[in-house]
Amino acid sequence: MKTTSTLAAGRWPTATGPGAPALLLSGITRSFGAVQAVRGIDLRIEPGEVVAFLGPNGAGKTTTLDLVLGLGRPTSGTVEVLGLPPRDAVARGLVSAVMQSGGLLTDLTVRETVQYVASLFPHARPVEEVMADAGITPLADRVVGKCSGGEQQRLRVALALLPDPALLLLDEPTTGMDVEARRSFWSTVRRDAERGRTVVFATHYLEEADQYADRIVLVSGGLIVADGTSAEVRALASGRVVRATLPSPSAAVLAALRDLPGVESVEVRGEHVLVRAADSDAVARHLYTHTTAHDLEITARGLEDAFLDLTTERAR
Ligand SMILES: Nc1ncnc2c1ncn2[C@@H]1O[C@H](COP(=O)(O)OP(=O)(O)OP(=O)(O)O)[C@@H](O)[C@H]1O
Repeated sequence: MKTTSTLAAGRWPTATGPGAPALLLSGITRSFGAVQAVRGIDLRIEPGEVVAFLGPNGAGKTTTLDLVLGLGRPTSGTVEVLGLPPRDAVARGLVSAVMQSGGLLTDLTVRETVQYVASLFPHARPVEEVMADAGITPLADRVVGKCSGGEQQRLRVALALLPDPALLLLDEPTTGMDVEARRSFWSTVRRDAERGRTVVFATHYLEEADQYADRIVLVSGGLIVADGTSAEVRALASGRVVRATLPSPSAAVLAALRDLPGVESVEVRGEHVLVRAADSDAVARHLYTHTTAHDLEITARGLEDAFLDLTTERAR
């Protein structure tokens, strides 16, 4: 993909003066009738950070991003985007978003769409440059209705880049993109972040959060349940996983494993048994001496385990 951005280094953080956080959420709650979608979020994001909002379905990710865009008002609490109320920040082109779905005019070509939306902004970036950044130059003359889901998603990315926002919000941005499109999308995002653009993205993909975010904010049940680097969040899932080959274990064998001190869970997967435990040595010793298990593997628990642990504990 061509990388023709002409943005000056460090340009975005100065938009509202030095020191203002890119995003400041203070005591945010948001209810829809009886549903408390967001139950109390405090979050400060600095300019240039790439932050993943990671959480299961219904965690409150989209609701929070909508509040940042000024699409709804919090039931309580305040939202500041680069020191401004969200609507002012949007009106100034300081923040833009690629949301999960968005109306595109299917009869226009890709280039016509980008040109049309560019005409709505007083200081839009050059159309060809933005198309190159989003990897849609080869699609420029294609009618939008004939573009695949992943191609339409790349077009939405191009539209969001037009105002050259200081803060870019992405809700499941790579849905429908193939591996190559994903990779080039994230390389563009990372490159812009190095120049000061702040990026907040919501995702279910653990690997995407792990690989591309500087910081992971894990959300569950409308609350932040963990906030840190991928390594820090992963470390919250303490203990290890012992995996062994043990075909058709009896109920008594499984019960004995569950009764070992510090064992959190015992799972049978095909010919294998997976034991999550604080003391993996004790589990290994038991498997070797009291069962016919063989081919043991002991691994540290990963981000997926942290995700499951932390989001299950707080789930309503
Ligand atoms: N307009 C609305 N009216 C009523 N309930 C809503 C509304 N918008 C969201 N909710 C509810 O608020 C909760 C949080 O929804 P939200 O879309 O923010 O979650 P999410 O983390 O983005 O989920 P997903 O990963 O599935 O997109 C859900 O229980 C949802 O059903």
